[in-house]
Amino acid sequence: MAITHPSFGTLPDDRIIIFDTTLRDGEQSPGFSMNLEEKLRMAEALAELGVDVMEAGFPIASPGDFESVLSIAKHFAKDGPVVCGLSRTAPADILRAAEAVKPAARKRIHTFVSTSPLHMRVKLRLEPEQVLELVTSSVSLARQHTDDVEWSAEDGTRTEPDFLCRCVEAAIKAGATTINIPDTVGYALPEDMTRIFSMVRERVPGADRIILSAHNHNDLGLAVANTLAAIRAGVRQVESTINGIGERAGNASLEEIVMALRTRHDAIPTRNAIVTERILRTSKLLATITGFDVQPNKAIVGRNAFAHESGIHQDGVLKDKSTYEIMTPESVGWSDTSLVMGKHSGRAAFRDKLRSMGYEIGDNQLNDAFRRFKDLADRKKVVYDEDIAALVDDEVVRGHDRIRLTALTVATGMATKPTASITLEVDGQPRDGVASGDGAVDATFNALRQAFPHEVNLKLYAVQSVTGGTDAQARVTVRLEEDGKLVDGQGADTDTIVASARAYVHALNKLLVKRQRTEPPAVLRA
Ligand SMILES: CC(=O)SCCNC(=O)CCNC(=O)[C@H](O)C(C)(C)COP(=O)(O)OP(=O)(O)OC[C@H]1O[C@@H](n2cnc3c(N)ncnc32)[C@H](O)[C@@H]1OP(=O)(O)O
Ligand SMILES: CC(C)C(=O)C(=O)O
Repeated sequence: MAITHPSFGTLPDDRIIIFDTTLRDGEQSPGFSMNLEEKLRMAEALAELGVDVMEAGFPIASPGDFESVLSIAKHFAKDGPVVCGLSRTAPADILRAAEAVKPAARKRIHTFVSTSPLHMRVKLRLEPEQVLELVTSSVSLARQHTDDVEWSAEDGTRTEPDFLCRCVEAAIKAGATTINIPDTVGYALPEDMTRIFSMVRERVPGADRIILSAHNHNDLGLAVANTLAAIRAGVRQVESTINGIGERAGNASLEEIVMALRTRHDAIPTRNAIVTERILRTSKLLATITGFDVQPNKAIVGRNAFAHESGIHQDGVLKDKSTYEIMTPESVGWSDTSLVMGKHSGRAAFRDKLRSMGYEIGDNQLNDAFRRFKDLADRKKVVYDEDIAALVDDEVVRGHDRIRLTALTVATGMATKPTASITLEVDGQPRDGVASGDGAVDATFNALRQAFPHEVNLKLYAVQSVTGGTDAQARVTVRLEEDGKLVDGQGADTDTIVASARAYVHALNKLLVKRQRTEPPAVLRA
């Protein structure tokens, strides 16, 4: 039956709403927190990808989270996806979420409470009847601030069926327009999805007038399978994240759900608004921002997802790609050929290449990225799309940096104490530092501390290779800690030491932004 929804109007029967929670549940992955600029960049990418609803954060969680949701809501003040803020049942939570999403053209408050016996008894220390009252009061209050209200039964899949139906009924009566039944701990099997959603549709009055939603976690590796089962059982909204990031083992991965729906349209005939060709670049942007690459064998976006290594497969693919490819690489944003650009390429080709990869960047960023591309092409035999993506993302995340790395020289060898000399530009002023250390990276970081004196703890230093080969670009992640505040920085370069310095400087810039949020300094703290 066609559903009329305050944000979407009358929804065709086969239309699936894609709800993205990369910026909220995704950000709950340890080490994945993003700052305001990164969240805004990601929000723009998600809108371009075509998500219907963007859960931008949990506004009561911190001033930073509130500010991020508010900024994203302002960004989509004229049009764009529905901007959603999460809240518990407390009025203060709901009012904070309402304030944060208010500027958005289309806004949603998502309020939740646990309904399983275990969570109610141990975590909330409430009786079921008290929880039921909270369902009604929270949804009613949220409805005073927007017509688009989602209610979630946390730990819904471990909830006693009769009680679940009573809660859903109360939420609908109070005005919820979307009802989400999450598999919070990733415990369910596909047949549980069928049972639970069929039951709610059959037993709860009004369930045919609202959107049912699934939100599955991946503790048993079943999140996507469960989501597809939920759709077959009548769910019209699916909650997911880019690269499947999220609490513990993560959430259902958006790209896997969308491509399963597209590839198996014969079995699950539905539609959605995702521009699948933008999937890869959105995935890569998230990896650059968070510093966590997806594993090579990750479906759709992993480096090996369309790579054929063995002879029999290669023979088949050369004869006809469909022998071993169930979707085309181009349909999710991979280029047909991975070797594309070299040192003889010009700016026009570079801009064209970026466009074909889905990048729209300003002239200044393009010029900076082009300079780095030329430099890279001089040093590297083959420049792959992945190299260009790493380089451009690196440039984009550096947009507002106060500290810039302008020069670095390192002397090292078996019989020499490694020494680094570095030049930074801090708020436009040059600063130099020279230091030695236990190895080239240590010397570089010491020189950096001399050029820009500061005291922080280095919590993580990790190097990954963007592509294969000894001339591959290194992508370095550096995690710094200051007064309990953690920041991650990323840097990419063919030279691991330069990539390390870039990553450290990136992290320092993020730290300066964090400091500004918690204290009122105009001066850099040494
Ligand atoms: C399944 C999910 O993903 S839910 C979202 C999870 N995400 C997060 O928790 C990230 C953001 N969280 C935070 O920043 C903090 O936990 C805050 C700001 C929300 C709360 O911080 P604190 O006030 O210090 O509480 P704390 O985190 O220690 O405990 C959570 C409290 O919320 C209560 N609570 C949990 N869920 C709900 C709910 N839906 N409605 C009302 N209260 C709830 C708990 O019972 C507990 O209350 P208690 O302190 O009276 O025992
Ligand atoms: C808040 C809800 C939707 C959640 O994240 C979960 O239950 O996993």
